[in-house]
Amino acid sequence: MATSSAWKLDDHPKLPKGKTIAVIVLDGWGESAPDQYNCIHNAPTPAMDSLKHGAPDTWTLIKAHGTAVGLPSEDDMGNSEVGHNALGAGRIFAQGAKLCDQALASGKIFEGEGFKYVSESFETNTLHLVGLLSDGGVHSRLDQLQLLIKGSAERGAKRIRVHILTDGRDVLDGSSVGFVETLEADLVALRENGVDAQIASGGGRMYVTLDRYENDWEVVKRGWDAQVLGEAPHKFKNAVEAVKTLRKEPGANDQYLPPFVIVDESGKAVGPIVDGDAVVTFNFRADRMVMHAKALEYEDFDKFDRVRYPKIRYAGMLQYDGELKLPSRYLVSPPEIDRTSGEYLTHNGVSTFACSETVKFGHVTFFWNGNRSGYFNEKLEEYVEIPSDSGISFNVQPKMKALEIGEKARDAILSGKFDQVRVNIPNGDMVGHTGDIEATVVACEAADLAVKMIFDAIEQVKGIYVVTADHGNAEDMVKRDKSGKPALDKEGKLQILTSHTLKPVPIAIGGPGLAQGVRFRKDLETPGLANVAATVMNLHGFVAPSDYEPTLIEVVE
Ligand SMILES: O=C(O)[C@@H](CO)OP(=O)(O)O
Ligand SMILES: [Mn+2]
Ligand SMILES: [Mn+2]
Repeated sequence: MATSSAWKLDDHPKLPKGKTIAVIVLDGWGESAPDQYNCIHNAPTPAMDSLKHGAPDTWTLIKAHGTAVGLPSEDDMGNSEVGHNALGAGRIFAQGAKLCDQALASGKIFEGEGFKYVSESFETNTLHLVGLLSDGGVHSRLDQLQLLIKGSAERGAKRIRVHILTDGRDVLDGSSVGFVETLEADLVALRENGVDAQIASGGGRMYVTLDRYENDWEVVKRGWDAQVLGEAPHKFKNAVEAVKTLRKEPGANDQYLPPFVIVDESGKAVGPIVDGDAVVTFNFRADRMVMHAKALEYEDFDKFDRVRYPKIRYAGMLQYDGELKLPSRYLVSPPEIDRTSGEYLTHNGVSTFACSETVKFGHVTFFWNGNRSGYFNEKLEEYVEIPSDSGISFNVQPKMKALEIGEKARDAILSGKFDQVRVNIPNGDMVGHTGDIEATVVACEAADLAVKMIFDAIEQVKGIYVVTADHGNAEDMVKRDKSGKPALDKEGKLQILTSHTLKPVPIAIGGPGLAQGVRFRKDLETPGLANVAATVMNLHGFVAPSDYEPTLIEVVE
């Protein structure tokens, strides 16, 4: 591809081109004090441990949460979307959570095309709101849903149905009951004011609707059946009762709650989605909404039998895929993450191999490239997805596909075909989310073995590695009080943390190809994930664009 002048990167004054660079992202791998709830510390992780000896010159910590990744506040934990966006784009963009906050606070959300479109159904039909019900702030937020419901009712919505997905992954397991109670209280108040507002269906986020990267369409189908067809194995008159009852089933938890529908006195579902209705999906984060959006929006669809495909007015809270323009209608414009490092590097002739297993595949491709699916340049890029296990919770197979990812990366490095070999190793995060401490230790060990495999290949080709993480998870598996001690619940029990954390993440550089004198700068006040892109560009022999966050490295004589 010819490099147009706008894309041309300047040569780095001191660093050579042509080195093979492994970029390794350990998902959910933060840095925390050693104790029994730090699974990374408790796992044998010799490859990652050895890097610490290079501190502060070749090992350091960077910020992966809050404003450093474009989130509203410093209380917001990091997550894969914002983390990989920052890593790939080299700049900090106000992210979905923040953009929605602003649009709701100013009321602009209700003046936009998307809302006007759905509101055309208000007079005669039902408004359905579908999404994750919690205050986790990773995919959605309860307070935003509340404002959306209130604003819609004030603007003429007469019949509202909420289809909830319980969380337990970005928030404590069991907290779903409280969130449903809060929502129910709002809906009662609306009913008293003459708006027919009810919860219509529900289910756990990992079992109903919120699959990603086409790992398991059955998950989306379960949601479709409950939300659109009004069919589910469990029927209740009331959502609080539904969640409380279903949580009592053996092995049940918020993430995997079976699907249910709310029925009226005669046993009829109160809120199936029918012709003429409006549907708004209130999650702002993209990955887990794309499959559902395809089912709602695509006339031609063969992933499962929809049985009935209603003619609806559908809008996403955001547009979830900028390349597919999916969905076509949305309430808030997504962050415009343009000129990502991947796009620049392909324009400058850098060839790239990217790989993960299904559950994180889009993280090193779609999120890395600014929420954009597909290649920039097919001739220079190869993306390989290793199929994930599906239908299981990952504590059952904590090694996941780490070694397969390591092997694919090794082969890509040794092939000599690629300048950059980029992987996401999911174990610390995916198993950390299950709250199973023993399994998470096994997960971290497997991730470290994959890292070792990649280091060995880099050693052979005299290349360079950059290893970092997108946010914390496995390094702290317990909820803590302000002083940092494990916080006990009312019954005096430990509260296992299934979510991400606010911790910083490590970054290390090394390998035989790393030029003499390259080391981390000490003059950056609070470096974060967005500083990584310029760093990697430098190691490829280029100077990063001037509006990128500064590089983490310097070259001393
Ligand atoms: O599983 C997910 O959707 C999130 C947690 O909600 O994790 P990550 O950001 O690591 O993908
Ligand atoms: Mn992640
Ligand atoms: Mn995660």
